[in-house]
Amino acid sequence: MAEKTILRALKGEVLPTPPIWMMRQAGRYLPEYKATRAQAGDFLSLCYNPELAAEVTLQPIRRYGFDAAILFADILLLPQALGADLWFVTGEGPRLSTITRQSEFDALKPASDVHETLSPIYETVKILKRELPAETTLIGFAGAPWTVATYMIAGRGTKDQGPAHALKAENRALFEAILERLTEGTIEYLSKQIEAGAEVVKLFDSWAGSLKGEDFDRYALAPAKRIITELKARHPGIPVIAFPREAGEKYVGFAKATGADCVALDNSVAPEWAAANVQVDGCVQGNLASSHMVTGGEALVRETREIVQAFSKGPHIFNLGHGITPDADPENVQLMIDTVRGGA
Ligand SMILES: Cc1c2[nH]c(c1CCC(=O)O)Cc1[nH]c(c(CCC(=O)O)c1C)Cc1[nH]c(c(CCC(=O)O)c1C)Cc1[nH]c(c(C)c1CCC(=O)O)C2
Repeated sequence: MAEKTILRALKGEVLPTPPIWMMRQAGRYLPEYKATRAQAGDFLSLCYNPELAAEVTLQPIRRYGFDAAILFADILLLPQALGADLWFVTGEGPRLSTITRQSEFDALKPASDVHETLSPIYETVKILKRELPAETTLIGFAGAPWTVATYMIAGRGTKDQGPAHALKAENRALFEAILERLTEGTIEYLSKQIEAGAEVVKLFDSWAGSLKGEDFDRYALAPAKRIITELKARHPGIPVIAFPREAGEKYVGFAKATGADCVALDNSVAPEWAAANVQVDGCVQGNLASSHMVTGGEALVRETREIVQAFSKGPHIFNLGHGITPDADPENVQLMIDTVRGGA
């Protein structure tokens, strides 16, 4: 069989039609997801149930035939595996026990111990490897250390990552120790996903944009480089997608500096600018505003075409600029896919 389209794009090949998948493609906008989640009981039980997690991963592949499937899990499972308490409050989001003191950090487990908690996730990967269609690429993922640290330090999501910035200012040694433990844990976690069958891994740094100047280089770029270097040493040739969301000008050169094979772009950057300044170094992924999955219509079609056109001279994987939201209309997803593949 010919090589999978996503893997070809990641190697730098320019394809006549960009391969496509969607962040949060298994999620609450799909009735079949909601049914399986109800069967599991709650979100975390779904993440840790390999049969059901594999089922929700497969649902958007069956419905839409995306070119890639992304493992169903969450970036906050790693802090849980390191010993933090984690729970989800319906309608609000994640809650974790906070880490702001040395004594709380000292109670965490070493990175080598994370597999005990995370082994069901590797089981999900194994099931998917068996059940996915031959042409579909399986993407594993983890949160980048900075983004995961913002949740561990605050104990929840925050608008401006204030508590993490405060710890960085007040106790830099402790802040850096947390990032170091997360970096080591992420290498362990992604390495096992690859051994179980993930063909690509993606590093989600959703809050990279709140790191400025030297802080960005030290706490977004450097950990990504270390993780990617170590993964490629252990698993030669494994492609990595990096997503330093809202990095702006810092997207330029990020792939070269970290060794990433592809940079995922959020929708705050113009495709023409990104083609000239980021895609010149290799594959890019993105970057339709996820709000189009709610509003649909002519604007969706027009912007989808503009993005495909802007990135058509280099390697490109079509995606949204951020995850699809629960209020999205599944028919708008089909319209986006048809537009990319030339059927609309
Ligand atoms: C910051 C972050 C988290 N999780 C993630 C990030 C980084 C990407 C981003 O910026 O969106 C990443 C993530 N979360 C999920 C995936 C699975 C793969 C995918 O479909 O993309 C991935 C890659 C499932 C999920 N993770 C979550 C859901 C919704 C939970 C549910 O079904 O109730 C899903 C499908 C829950 C989650 N998980 C997290 C939050 C803040 C929330 C609450 C959001 C909400 O309730 O709307 C942490």
